[in-house]
Amino acid sequence: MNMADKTKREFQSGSVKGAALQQSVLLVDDEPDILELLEMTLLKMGLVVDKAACVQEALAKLAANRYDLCLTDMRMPDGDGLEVVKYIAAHSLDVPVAVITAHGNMENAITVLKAGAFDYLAKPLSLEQLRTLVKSALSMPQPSPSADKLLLGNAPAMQKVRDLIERVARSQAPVYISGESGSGKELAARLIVQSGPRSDQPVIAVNCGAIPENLMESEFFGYKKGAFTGADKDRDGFFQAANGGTLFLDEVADLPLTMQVKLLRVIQEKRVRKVGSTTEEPVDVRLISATHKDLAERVKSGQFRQDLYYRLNVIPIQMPSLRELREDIAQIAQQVLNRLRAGVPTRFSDEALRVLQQYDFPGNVRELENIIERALALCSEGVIAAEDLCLSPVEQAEVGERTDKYPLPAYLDRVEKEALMEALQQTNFNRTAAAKLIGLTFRTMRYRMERLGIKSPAGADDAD
Ligand SMILES: Nc1ncnc2c1ncn2[C@@H]1O[C@H](COP(=O)(O)OP(=O)(O)OP(=O)(O)O)[C@@H](O)[C@H]1O
Repeated sequence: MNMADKTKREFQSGSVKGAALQQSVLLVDDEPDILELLEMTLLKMGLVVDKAACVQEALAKLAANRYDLCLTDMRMPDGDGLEVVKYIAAHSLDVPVAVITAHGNMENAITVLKAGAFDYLAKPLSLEQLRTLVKSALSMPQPSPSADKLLLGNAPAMQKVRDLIERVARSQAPVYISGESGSGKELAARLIVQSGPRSDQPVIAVNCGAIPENLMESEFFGYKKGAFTGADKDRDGFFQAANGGTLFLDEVADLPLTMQVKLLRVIQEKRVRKVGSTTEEPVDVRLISATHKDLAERVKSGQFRQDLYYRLNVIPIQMPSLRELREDIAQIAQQVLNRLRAGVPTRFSDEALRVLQQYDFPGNVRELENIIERALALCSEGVIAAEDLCLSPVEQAEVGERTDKYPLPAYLDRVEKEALMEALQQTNFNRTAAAKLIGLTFRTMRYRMERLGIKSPAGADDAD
């Protein structure tokens, strides 16, 4: 971009000071409300925003200025977002472009990806997904999802959890956190670490379900040079990396039995042996484990070793589901809203609060956060109405009537996650090979992994 263009855009966006370092985004949408919501979100991320209300205006701006990212709606009065994508590709502009598509329109999504868009966002928009997409496109650092968060809820069940967290933070005993998906297990684990003496030491969080079985031992314990083909230097595992600090074993129920035996030995002896090594090294690691599965049941059915279960479950913490905190739902919802809408007063209508209080929240606080983010994109005049929550009668149905296909976005995420995990496991977490296997570009693959919270194990065979 030449300096004149840059200065012009900086003035337009009203942010001259320090703007030379800011990255710029072109938003294309004919809906003023959506445009404003997107703009506010991006401005809060410290980006410079330029807007176009139709395809022609977008093409003119792309011709005149240089942007770091373009985000376009699909349907506009004078054409569609595909033309913007094609224009960028045809003129070899180095601008990653993403498209906002109508909910459920997979055909559109595929067409725009084929035309060169690096990703798409489906309506109703999730601002969290938008932020992840933007950060991924602009290579901005991703904050930890639970940073600066408090455990909300005042019902006795949550008070008990808070008391326990405070007490166990000072101890070094292993903590086992159980509870449904989205009920705050990882958040509780982080709070335990933050309030304890190891708060300035490393915390290594491991998703036990995401590591291919054949890589597990070397991932956890490290390996010596020459231990196997490709081991060209000594490498530490999770235990060594967490030494002096904390190891958070998420989805611990997914550890295969062979690994359970090895883990038990390390916990008992406080020593690890790298793969290919003849000697052991001492490790001092505090263990926190969690799963949404019923671990006691797995012990009964022989899928989880009882001795390891006892070792991990020294201090059990049971996270209550949001249904058990029904009396707190209104307050938690308002607190989540305040956090998402920092500084902009927004409230729920009485009817919206009533709907929320009656809803079952199979996805717990995570689902509540998503519902509110979506409602924010739809609401007007600072009030979230019941319709903005988009809780269809199906979603409000009795637990027994719900199928696992509702709500649809969560179901689609699960299907996508399973497909990605399968491809990643087949390729030893080589993202390039996995992307090829399922027909995505590397960039899209990386973004989707980020969005769905899939992390590559540290030693994965990545050919980036
Ligand atoms: N009581 C709570 N107060 C505030 N935020 C919460 C609470 N419970 C969950 N959250 C938020 O909900 C989201 C999901 O929480 P978290 O990742 O801790 O859940 P989890 O139980 O570990 O889920 P999973 O089993 O799917 O891994 C996070 O954004 C978290 O901050």
